[in-house]
Amino acid sequence: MGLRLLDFESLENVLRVVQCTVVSAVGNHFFDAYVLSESSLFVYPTKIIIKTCGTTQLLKSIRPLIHLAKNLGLTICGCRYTRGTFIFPKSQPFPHINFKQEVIYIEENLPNNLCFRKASVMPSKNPSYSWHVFSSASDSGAHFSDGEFTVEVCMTELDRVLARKFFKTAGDSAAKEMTELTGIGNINPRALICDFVFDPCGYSMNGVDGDRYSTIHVTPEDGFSYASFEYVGSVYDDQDDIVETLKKAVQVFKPATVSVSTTSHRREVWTRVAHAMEPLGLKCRSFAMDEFPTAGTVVFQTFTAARRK
Ligand SMILES: C[S@@+](CC[C@H](N)C(=O)[O-])C[C@H]1O[C@@H](n2cnc3c(N)ncnc32)[C@H](O)[C@@H]1O
Repeated sequence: MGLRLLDFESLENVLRVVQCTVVSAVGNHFFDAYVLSESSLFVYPTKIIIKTCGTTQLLKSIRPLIHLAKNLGLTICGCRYTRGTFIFPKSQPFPHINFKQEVIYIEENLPNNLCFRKASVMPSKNPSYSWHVFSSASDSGAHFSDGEFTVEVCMTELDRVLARKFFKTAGDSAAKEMTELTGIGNINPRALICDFVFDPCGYSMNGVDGDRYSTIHVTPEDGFSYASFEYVGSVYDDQDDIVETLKKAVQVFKPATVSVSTTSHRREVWTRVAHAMEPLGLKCRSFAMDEFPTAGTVVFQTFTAARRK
């Protein structure tokens, strides 16, 4: 069970430092998935993924998590941090002042055995959309299961009519209804969904499908509307699955701008991203590629509605 043996109170203590709380949870044979007040937490036997937003202090979780893992007899062998460009950079508290400061903080808090380290800012044509990556490992080999990839999608300027569907209506079943009415439940019909609706608006969900997670977070307010979609797939799946999954997720929001980061050891993943976006009227405006220790190849692509520049 490894890290899944961590008791709930210990996880809550780590989240308190980060400044968020658990609002909903689900688990299966492979992992536990928590919806947080500020995104999501996934706990696997040998891996923890924590995703937060707003003015949380995500990097403050590094040290306590390493400590808790050590108490279970586990030594850290890899650490990866990714983020887009902050929408309100001046509101970010320490250690999230800027990427340089964040990297200094991460490096200070990681043990020396993680000696393969790399930090990079992957650009796009628009300075408002850059992808920041830090990756470190105790050896130069691959930690990713063979064929596994992660896709991280950031969407802004959501379609106004669709965004309105993420405002709360009365009733206990609001979250389930939102999942179905918006089409989110149809993105991966196999997934067990743990969803949560915020008051008066906002929506979060985690999908659990075997050993793979997916997650969606929606800020529907006009003027700064935003949705994120992240999921894990395998290159051994039907290649059309990647295209269809991405298409379905983006259609839920019909955003004006989309950025997609793929992390994988195989090429075919990022080539599929453009195949998913083009039929939706989204044109590729930038492409950046870089290699990271253990993470493999990260490709960052941005798209905007074809009628825009
Ligand atoms: C889905 S939640 C948090 C997820 C985060 N925005 C992300 O992208 O990962 C954000 C939305 O919920 C709304 N909201 C309402 N109450 C909230 C709370 N207590 N904490 C965080 N968000 C809240 C916000 O106004 C916003 O529309």
